[in-house]
Amino acid sequence: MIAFENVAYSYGGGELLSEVSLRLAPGSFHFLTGPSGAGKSTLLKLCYAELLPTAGHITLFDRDVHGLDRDEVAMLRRRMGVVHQDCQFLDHLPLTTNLTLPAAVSGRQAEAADLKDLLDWVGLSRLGDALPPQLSGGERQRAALARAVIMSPDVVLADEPTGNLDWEMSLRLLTLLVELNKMGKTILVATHDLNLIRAAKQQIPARVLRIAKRRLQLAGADL
Ligand SMILES: Nc1ncnc2c1ncn2[C@@H]1O[C@H](COP(=O)(O)OP(=O)(O)OP(=O)(O)O)[C@@H](O)[C@H]1O
Repeated sequence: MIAFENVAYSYGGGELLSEVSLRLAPGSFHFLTGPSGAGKSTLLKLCYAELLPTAGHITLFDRDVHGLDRDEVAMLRRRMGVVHQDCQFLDHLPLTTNLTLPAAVSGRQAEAADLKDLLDWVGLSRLGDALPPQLSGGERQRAALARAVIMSPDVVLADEPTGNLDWEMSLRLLTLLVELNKMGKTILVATHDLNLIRAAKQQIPARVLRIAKRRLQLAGADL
């Protein structure tokens, strides 16, 4: 699905990521950890071709990102659901429209029943008509996850999707990701929350990647 081969990335100063090799096999579930500022969000952005590597190769769905034009990137992104850390919405449109609009713009339509189920799942069914500025930080995060998965993408990339949530809601969102994974979706979640990782590992064979000192390592079994 997504493969990095000897990838480096620099924003212009020194290298933030070096010699990163990684393979997200179809149906795998990975967590990405590491200290604040280590480059987790940057690595996720490389995964959906928001950033291009400054060295090495990244392939998305068997296509080298360096050879892709904008339309091709847009096509590949339709197969990916991304939960951004900052959860941007169109503030003048109600939540339900915000969730369905990206799909509609790309010529697809979410089923009304799917939308209702998803809103129930993330605990937002009573807020479908609310405008984004009326939502709390945690509600925005839940809405961002719902938006990312509504079209059943092959890959879900989530940047701290439970950062503002209490434990009960974090577990609920984790269950949603685990269920998607059991349906064969490939999942990558950046998180600081080791309890979330432990909870996931009790349910599925999730692997843990850790960025430390610019390199990506497979974390030990002690988590
Ligand atoms: N657009 C940018 N231009 C220059 N530097 C950037 C840019 N975006 C991020 N950085 C820097 O790159 C480093 C890694 O940032 P990144 O957001 O990837 O880290 P992170 O591991 O996700 O951090 P956190 O856990 O705090 O979210 C940080 O030092 C950050 O300041």
